[in-house]
Amino acid sequence: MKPVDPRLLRRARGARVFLAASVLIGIASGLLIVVQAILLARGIAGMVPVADGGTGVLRGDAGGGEAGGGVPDGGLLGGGLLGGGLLGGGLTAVALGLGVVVVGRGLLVWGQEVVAQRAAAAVKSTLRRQVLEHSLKLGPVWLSGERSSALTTLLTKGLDDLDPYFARYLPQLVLAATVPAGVIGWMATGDLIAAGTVVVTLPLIPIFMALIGWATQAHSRRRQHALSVLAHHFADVVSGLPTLKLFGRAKAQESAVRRVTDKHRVASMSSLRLAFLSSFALELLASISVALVAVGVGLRLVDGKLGLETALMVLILAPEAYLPLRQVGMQFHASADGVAASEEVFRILETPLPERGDRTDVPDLRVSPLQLYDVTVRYPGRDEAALDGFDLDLRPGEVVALTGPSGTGKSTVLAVLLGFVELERGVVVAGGSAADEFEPTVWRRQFAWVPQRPGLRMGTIADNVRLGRPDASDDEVRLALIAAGAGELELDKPVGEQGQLLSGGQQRRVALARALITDAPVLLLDEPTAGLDPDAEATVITGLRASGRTVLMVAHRPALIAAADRTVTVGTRELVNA
Ligand SMILES: Nc1ncnc2c1ncn2[C@@H]1O[C@H](COP(=O)(O)OP(=O)(O)OP(=O)(O)O)[C@@H](O)[C@H]1O
Repeated sequence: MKPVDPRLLRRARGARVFLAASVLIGIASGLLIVVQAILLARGIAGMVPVADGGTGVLRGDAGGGEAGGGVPDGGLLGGGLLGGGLLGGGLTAVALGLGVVVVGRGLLVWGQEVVAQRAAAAVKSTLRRQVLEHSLKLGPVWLSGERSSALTTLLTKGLDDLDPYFARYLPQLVLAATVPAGVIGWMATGDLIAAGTVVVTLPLIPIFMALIGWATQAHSRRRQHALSVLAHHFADVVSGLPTLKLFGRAKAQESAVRRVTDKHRVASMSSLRLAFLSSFALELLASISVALVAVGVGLRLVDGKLGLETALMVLILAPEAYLPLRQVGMQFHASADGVAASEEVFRILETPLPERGDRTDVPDLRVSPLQLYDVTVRYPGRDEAALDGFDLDLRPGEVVALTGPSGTGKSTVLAVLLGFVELERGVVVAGGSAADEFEPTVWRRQFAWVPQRPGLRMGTIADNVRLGRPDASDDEVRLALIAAGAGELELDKPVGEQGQLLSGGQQRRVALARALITDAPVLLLDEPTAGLDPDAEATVITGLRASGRTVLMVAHRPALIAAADRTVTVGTRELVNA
């Protein structure tokens, strides 16, 4: 995993603003850490009685070049910043200064938290919107391949895992880039050897982190995968519970769920094990490094090569150089799941969209014919073609039935016309122009589609019919329902999730009313009368013919086939005229 995914910055403006604010906050934090160490060193050194006096006189501010019984004080704090203005007022000034630094650091942490939470919320909502828009453009065929529950998990829990990435990892990463540089620079002016020790040992931490990172990435992906399998399995079991009970297989699902849950548990535990191990390794490394600095400083202090105040300042600063890097390591694990989710998001966003033109002057299919020439479709991952060299000539106003054995490609013909699938060969022509020259949304306005699964959404019957035309009046909704043979249904009747409060036949008729209420000149219907009784079927057929629109319908039932002007058989290359 890269420390910062450039795609995240490119795609989400919130992330760029956040990073810029974090850098400013990081620089300010680095400065405050150095000032705090200097003040602490000055304060502590000031409280140590001077060796030659022994009378309880405190070593006040070390304004001079010599301090602590003639021990030279490196000159760092001697006449510079501190000795001059900042600490002129002795211990009171030190205490005051420390108070200001503590408050300042607190404010910076608060500011960082606020900026991070806002950025996380903004980035998550941007990515969610982009993925949804892109998925819609990729179309229902792509969505059916991409397991919908995996997408749901990704867009909910998956992206929420980005919170620690923004709130903890990125700010820490910025601190890791700014604070050690400032700290080492300041240390170098007081004790070059200590600064050199830190410079040599510090890179070990990122090297270890990178090694651990490689191992973590694979674990994180495995965990993400286990989670989406779990979500998919649960969704399947819950929706299929009545069927499973009927066939006495509900109990058997327990062991399947246990197996999937166990996989997820094992993946989570191994992620945690790795996180604990890596924290331990990084802590150990940092502690040994600080100890090395401390031993060196101690020896030079005893030898009289270093002043007490400088030695204290170096000792206080040394852990601060390692701390941000160590914490980056820890936060890296907390945010690894979010980063894995964002990679999945980019995988979807980088799936190329089918090439389509941008013409908006789609020929009016009320008067223009629609033709398919030699259309061949092969679904991704399938060897055999779903549709092979298919031809069709659909003239305005005619009602055509598509027939043929199951699985020969009838629904695929409708998907081709709607632009949901890529053609391997052939062309769709409308009024003399190829369909792929037109902007997809404008092209699809020519069609109303009733798929095999009606796809109703939560709300009332009227809400669902109005999806076809949002400004339709109650009377228009009622007329559409009557034409679809569903006149008995109340407009405000709730349909439930995916229409579950309606019977199969009722769902189909509501979906048909939704298509009839549109202004689209062509109706594409996938077995519109399946599940209807003969009377309702006759009403539907009358409604379809009365609409005067061009109708292309997948039909198995004799009454529907008989109602068509002609029949086209899919799967053989013959055209059968009724
Ligand atoms: N999204 C998809 N991904 C992969 N293969 C698919 C997909 N949709 C359909 N197929 C395959 O393409 C072939 C044609 O399917 P299609 O649904 O068009 O047939 P159909 O004639 O409408 O069948 P039915 O009458 O049973 O509804 C089938 O072999 C099917 O398995």
